[in-house]
Amino acid sequence: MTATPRVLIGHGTENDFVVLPDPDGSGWAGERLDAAMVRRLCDRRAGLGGDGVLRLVRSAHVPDAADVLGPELAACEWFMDHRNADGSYAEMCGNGIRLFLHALIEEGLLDRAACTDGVLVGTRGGPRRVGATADGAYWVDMGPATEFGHGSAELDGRTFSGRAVSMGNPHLASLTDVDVDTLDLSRAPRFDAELFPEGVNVELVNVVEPGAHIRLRVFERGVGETRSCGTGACAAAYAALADTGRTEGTVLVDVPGGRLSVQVDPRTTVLTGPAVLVSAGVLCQEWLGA
Ligand SMILES: N[C@@H](CCC[C@H](N)C(=O)O)C(=O)O
Repeated sequence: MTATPRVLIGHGTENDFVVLPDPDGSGWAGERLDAAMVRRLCDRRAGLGGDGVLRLVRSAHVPDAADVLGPELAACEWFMDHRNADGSYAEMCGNGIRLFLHALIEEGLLDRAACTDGVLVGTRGGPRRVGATADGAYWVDMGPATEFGHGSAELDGRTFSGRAVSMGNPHLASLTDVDVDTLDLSRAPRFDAELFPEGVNVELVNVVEPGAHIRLRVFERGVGETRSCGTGACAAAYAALADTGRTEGTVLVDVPGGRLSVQVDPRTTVLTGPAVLVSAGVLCQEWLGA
């Protein structure tokens, strides 16, 4: 057995990822990380398991980075090359980008002390500033929550209506009185394809304290139910504030995998939460070659 590419496993509030360090784009992942390989890596029985894959790579080595970042390419040394577990690309991942910065620091590619004011990271939704907090967590300036309509989704035999919100990626945030812990989210939602032509992430939200504290469960596009969704937490926090007639405030968001904090104002949204690396190892040639 030959030891081959380095691989890390980590999570942000239990939204878990396979992380592939490939700083110079010269590693195995650049060539072989297609949709089928992402699905194999994320397979919880035959692979490593995860809600998605993050490749740690410099923007200069990502062919589509220039298309999505334009003139801001030069300001983003690093690019969060993210894929959902089904192999699809997403514009943004709020838990993934915190883990991305944590992994860059732990791999010795960035100095934590230099990240306090944040570093700009390229994503397929554009550049995002992400930084380290004094207590070991991470914050991300996610950009503004943009409401683009009102829609509904059918899940577990019920119809949930709510606000359509873009965090770069599409969300339906539905505030409901149905206890979200009682729902069966094992099947994909039906939704309005005209409102969500690219698919949608669905957040089902219980209000704990109006405009201040919510809890949610989420069914993610390209993944299924996950234990957390950072962009979903932002969309839900925006919707919870809007429900009280406000456009700004700080909302605590409890997800099955932990707690996030979301600061909303009309200009932007700041997501704060943990990032954890669980293990580091190598992919075996035997598995790669199969
Ligand atoms: N878990 C992520 C969101 C990942 C992308 C999403 N599934 C989509 O396709 O839009 C997060 O933490 O934001």
